[in-house]
Amino acid sequence: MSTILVTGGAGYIGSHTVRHLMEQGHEVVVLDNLRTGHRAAVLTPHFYVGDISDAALIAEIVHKHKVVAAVHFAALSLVGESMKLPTKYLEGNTIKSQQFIQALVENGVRRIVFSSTAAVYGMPAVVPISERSPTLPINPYGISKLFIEQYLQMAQTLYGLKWIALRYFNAAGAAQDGRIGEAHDPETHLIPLVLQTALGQRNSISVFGQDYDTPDGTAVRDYIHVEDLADAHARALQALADGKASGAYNVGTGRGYSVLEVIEAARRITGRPIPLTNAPRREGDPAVLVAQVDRIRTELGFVAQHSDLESMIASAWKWHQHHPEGYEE
Ligand SMILES: NC(=O)c1ccc[n+]([C@@H]2O[C@H](COP(=O)([O-])OP(=O)(O)OC[C@H]3O[C@@H](n4cnc5c(N)ncnc54)[C@H](O)[C@@H]3O)[C@@H](O)[C@H]2O)c1
Ligand SMILES: O=c1ccn([C@@H]2O[C@H](COP(=O)(O)OP(=O)(O)O[C@H]3O[C@H](CO)[C@@H](O)[C@H](O)[C@H]3O)[C@@H](O)[C@H]2O)c(=O)[nH]1
Repeated sequence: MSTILVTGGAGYIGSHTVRHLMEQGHEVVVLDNLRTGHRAAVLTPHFYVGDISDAALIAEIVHKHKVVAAVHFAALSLVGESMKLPTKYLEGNTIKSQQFIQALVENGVRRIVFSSTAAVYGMPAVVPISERSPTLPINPYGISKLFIEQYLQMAQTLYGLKWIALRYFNAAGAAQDGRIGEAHDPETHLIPLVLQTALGQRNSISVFGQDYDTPDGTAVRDYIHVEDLADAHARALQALADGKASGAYNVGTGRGYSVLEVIEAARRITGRPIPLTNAPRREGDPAVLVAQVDRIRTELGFVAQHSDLESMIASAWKWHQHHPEGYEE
């Protein structure tokens, strides 16, 4: 039986993808250092607590579990934090990922799906953003992810590695059955913070910037349901197994929502007031990030199924109501 290695499988997007791959009949092994992830979110019995830079551990996992492909989520992933701690991001993401890729190829794994991001585009001149748009990141997080994409291309030249980078826009929502969801500590993402405000855990939600060049002045993002992201990863793995060419794909819906639209929708869905406070722009934040999604639709057959704003907020609300303190650990 061949196995998929998922790094960061105890994290938000990783845990949903692990579950989806297992439901599809794959054997899945998770490697996660639990820095931001949760043991309780890991639904496979094959779980190693460790770091992606531990070459000996990667070798052990690959051989013991007969790993044929990897999905690489493990990373530091906060735009705002990366502006304050650039070294942490460049060391933690680029160097460690390069070591991980090296360990994979040295142990015979030649297929990898990588968590990239809309942040590689920086301040796009044209929206919606196509994969052919210039990649000019405006924060250290985006630089670190672009470096890894470029190193994957290099590893293809050097070792014949086949790769797909999924440049996701903003992940949102939780499992429809409420079993797993988003639990970051501290939380910095908009939708969970809005829902914590609805629960009364916060007094108000800060709106970062009211003077962007957008219809209501607040920043616009293309939110995608975490279960749709899981499906995109499964498709990317299949494409690589089928011998499809390496490359980068946007994963979004092609539709953006402003910060105020998200808050308004959350008020409607929760029936709670959700007070807001105007705050300055957050450093490193572009005004609008919305994906052009033709490439992934045409080449991987992917179309988001659960990513209307209502479904994303409703599933996240169910998760937050049942797990107001996140995972019990
Ligand atoms: N959340 C989003 O909206 C979003 C959007 C675009 C891209 N991404 C990318 O998707 C991936 C997952 O994001 P997430 O929101 O699920 O984050 P997360 O923090 O919930 O998950 C990351 C997981 O990786 C683990 N990890 C981190 N560094 C590690 C290391 N060196 N060795 C082993 N494990 C390590 C953490 O413990 C955690 O479980 C990240 O690569 C992120 O950059 C996220
Ligand atoms: O309290 C808050 C938190 C966020 N925002 C705004 O809401 C939007 C979304 O912010 P957030 O949920 O923090 O996500 P992003 O900073 O857009 O980053 C996410 O989406 C990126 C891709 O677009 C990924 O690369 C990152 O890993 C992921 O954290 C941004 O305009 C923020 O300025 C607020 O106004 N108030």
